[in-house]
Amino acid sequence: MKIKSPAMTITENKVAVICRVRPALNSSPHSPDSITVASQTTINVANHRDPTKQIQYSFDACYGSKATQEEIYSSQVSELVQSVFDGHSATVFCYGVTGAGKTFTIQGNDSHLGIIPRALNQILKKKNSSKGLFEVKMSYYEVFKENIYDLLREVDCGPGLPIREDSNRKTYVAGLREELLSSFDQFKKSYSVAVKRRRTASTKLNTNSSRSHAVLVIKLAMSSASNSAVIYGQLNLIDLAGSEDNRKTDNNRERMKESTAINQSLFVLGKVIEALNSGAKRIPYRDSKMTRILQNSLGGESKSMMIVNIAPEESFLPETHKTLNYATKTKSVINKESIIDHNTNYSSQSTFNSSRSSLLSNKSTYLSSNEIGAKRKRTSQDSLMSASIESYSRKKLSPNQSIHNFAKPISTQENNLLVNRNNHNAKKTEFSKRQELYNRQNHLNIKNDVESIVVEKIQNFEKKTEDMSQMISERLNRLEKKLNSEESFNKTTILDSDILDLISPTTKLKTSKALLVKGKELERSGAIQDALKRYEQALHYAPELKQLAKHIDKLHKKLSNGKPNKSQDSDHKFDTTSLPVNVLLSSNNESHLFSPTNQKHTKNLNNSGKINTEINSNLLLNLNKTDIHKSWKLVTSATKKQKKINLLNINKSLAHSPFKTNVRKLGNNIQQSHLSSNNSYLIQSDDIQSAKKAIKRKISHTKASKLLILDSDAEENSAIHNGTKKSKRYSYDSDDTFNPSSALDSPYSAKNTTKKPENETLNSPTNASILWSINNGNIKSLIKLKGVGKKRAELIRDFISEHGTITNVYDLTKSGLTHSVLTNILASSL
Ligand SMILES: Nc1ncnc2c1ncn2[C@@H]1O[C@H](COP(=O)(O)OP(=O)(O)OP(=O)(O)O)[C@@H](O)[C@H]1O
Repeated sequence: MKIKSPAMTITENKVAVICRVRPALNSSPHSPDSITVASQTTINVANHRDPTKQIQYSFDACYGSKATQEEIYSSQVSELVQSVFDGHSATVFCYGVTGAGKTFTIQGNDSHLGIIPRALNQILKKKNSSKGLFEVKMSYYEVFKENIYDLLREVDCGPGLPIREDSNRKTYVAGLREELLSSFDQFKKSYSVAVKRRRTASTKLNTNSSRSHAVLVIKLAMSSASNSAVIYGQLNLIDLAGSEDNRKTDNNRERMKESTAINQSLFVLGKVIEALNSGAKRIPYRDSKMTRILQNSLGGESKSMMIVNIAPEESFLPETHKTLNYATKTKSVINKESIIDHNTNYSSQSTFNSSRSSLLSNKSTYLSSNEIGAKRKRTSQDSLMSASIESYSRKKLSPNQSIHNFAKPISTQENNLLVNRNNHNAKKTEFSKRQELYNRQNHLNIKNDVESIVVEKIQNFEKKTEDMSQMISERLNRLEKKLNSEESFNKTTILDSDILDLISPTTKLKTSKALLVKGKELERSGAIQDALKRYEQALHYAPELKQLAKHIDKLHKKLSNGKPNKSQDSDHKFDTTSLPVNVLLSSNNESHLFSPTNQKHTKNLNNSGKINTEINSNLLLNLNKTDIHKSWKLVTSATKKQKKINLLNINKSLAHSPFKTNVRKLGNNIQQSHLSSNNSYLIQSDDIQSAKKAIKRKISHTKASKLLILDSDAEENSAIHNGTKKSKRYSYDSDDTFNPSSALDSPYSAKNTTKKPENETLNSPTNASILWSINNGNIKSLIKLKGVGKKRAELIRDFISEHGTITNVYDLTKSGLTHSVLTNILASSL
């Protein structure tokens, strides 16, 4: 038998445009003359700019407010549906401003059935009277804020279904559920559930406004009893969401967002129409989801009808004109209509008869009719995967078929073979044919399952990504709010934790993992210092890694065991009773705050005439290297909780920490020092910029402080005593104890009456002696202090000669505190 390949005749079709005026709603003011249907094809609408004039529009048909649902259907739509029985693809879409009656027209209600139920009634009646194959499949989806959601499934808020193109460059929505319809009751049941899933909301212009475009797709596969050729038809019934003038809707933020998406897609629709009419090369179908879907219906190969719904109220007039102008443009859009040559005899289709149809109808979902039986027309489902599965099912039918047909799109030759084989199959028993069909259907269902699993997986992945970016954008918003709400100074005090907050948890974890790996590698090679650095960075990104924190502790101990810990040694010898200042000493394992208790000693100092009234406010804050991760952890945890750092807040959040007592005392102490009005400060910091900022700000508030800030640059060219150029810490070891002879050498010694604290043991390091060394202004004794070179010593000397003694020393170098934390500590302590 000679096989004919599918033949297509292309004819040209304009998009039919029907206009329907809704009756005036009771509550709305309506001037009866503003819109009149002048003839069956013309409508006059008052010019809103000049009410004495009217503008006439002409369309394929015009219906006034009295037109019934039945009238519209029987005179316009029924014929279009009939054309679907003949193998056409037809589309009806309702367009108009919100509240103009689109949903009423296309969907209707129980007492006024709209186009959809009427069309289904017509189709299913036809099915019932058909003696041959007549299969009806329905899918229903909405386009909401540029996402496509399947209305036949439970609504999910994921990123939606994708639009794909088949080998004929026809667009389709992938992963949609298709329901096989056998009766009108079944349709009603499924449709009414699906309609409820559609997103609607009450707006000022419509109490039940559709917030999405809804698309109902009906696919038909038909063959007559006498002719085994299968005819495929498709009907698309679309309820576009209404265009909205947001000035009139009083929409809230969410409604506005929806409205913007709606207006945007309708705007693109207008652009598409304009481009089609002007014969433009590029038609912007891709600029919105709705136009991509309508691609086949506008300027494509579908018979199309646009029903323009307009509202009669005067308040709608400007919008009505816009709508009608828009519709006028649509009239000139020409569709290339494809008609399939139905005489082509595909004997494989003979497998489709009503009994098989009933066999299949038990399945609620199954594949596109285009894929059932031989390939009359390859469709959207024409993927490699479907070809593969179908080849496989064919393979089962014909064991002689070569294996290389697997995973290959069907070819003409293959088609011929298939038809020949199907001729042969026609002779098979009814039972075996049923069996084949059943097998085939199983494969098709597997394919559907695979597709939906893939789509689901992609959706889940996209949802995760969306959640993640949403989380990050929330954090960005928080940060932005913070920046906007605080004083300009505070704009610069964005904490590290804020920045960390912006990094996604995954990135944080990945970064810390990478640092950990590097750290381990370094540790193995014996570069403990470098390893520690990496570990500490890793902990910065993932403070929850408790094991790592312990490991860091261990390494620190290991490192400090190598060298004798001078400050720890000195702690034991520390004579707290002789202290004139409050001192926080930090060693590897612990920190101690020592308060002044020796009044006698204090008196002595007072008597010296230099360090006098502000004894209690003197403070050396030394958060040294050994406390890096401890102080970091403590401060960051406080930062996270309190957001704004100050030492009192830190105290609170440290209630259960090993620093508890010390930091609380430190806090009190700093408060005291803050209260005193005549303090001088010596601040040595790695991060001098933040210190300066903090101080500047503080000075303007308190006027109290005299400050000397030593920054690293000042030290740059000066030799550092004992060659430890890197170390900027003050030292407490015996090398730094007071040397009376150097005091005598001081060029300031004549003026300087400060004496060495009497009760101090010379071989024990005390901070009193450091202060003494600083305050006596002797260059030699100053440069004996670690981290103080000649240049710094001169600065200190000049400062002292100008402002008097320094009562507070902050040494925050290598404290491990970050720029912003340091700034905050200084700001709150000054
Ligand atoms: N021809 C009509 N006869 C009687 N009532 C109508 C007619 N057209 C619309 N209505 C009524 O007008 C109101 C608004 O109509 P509908 O919801 O269909 O508007 P819409 O254009 O779909 O609006 P939206 O775009 O906001 O969804 C509804 O209460 C509907 O019942």
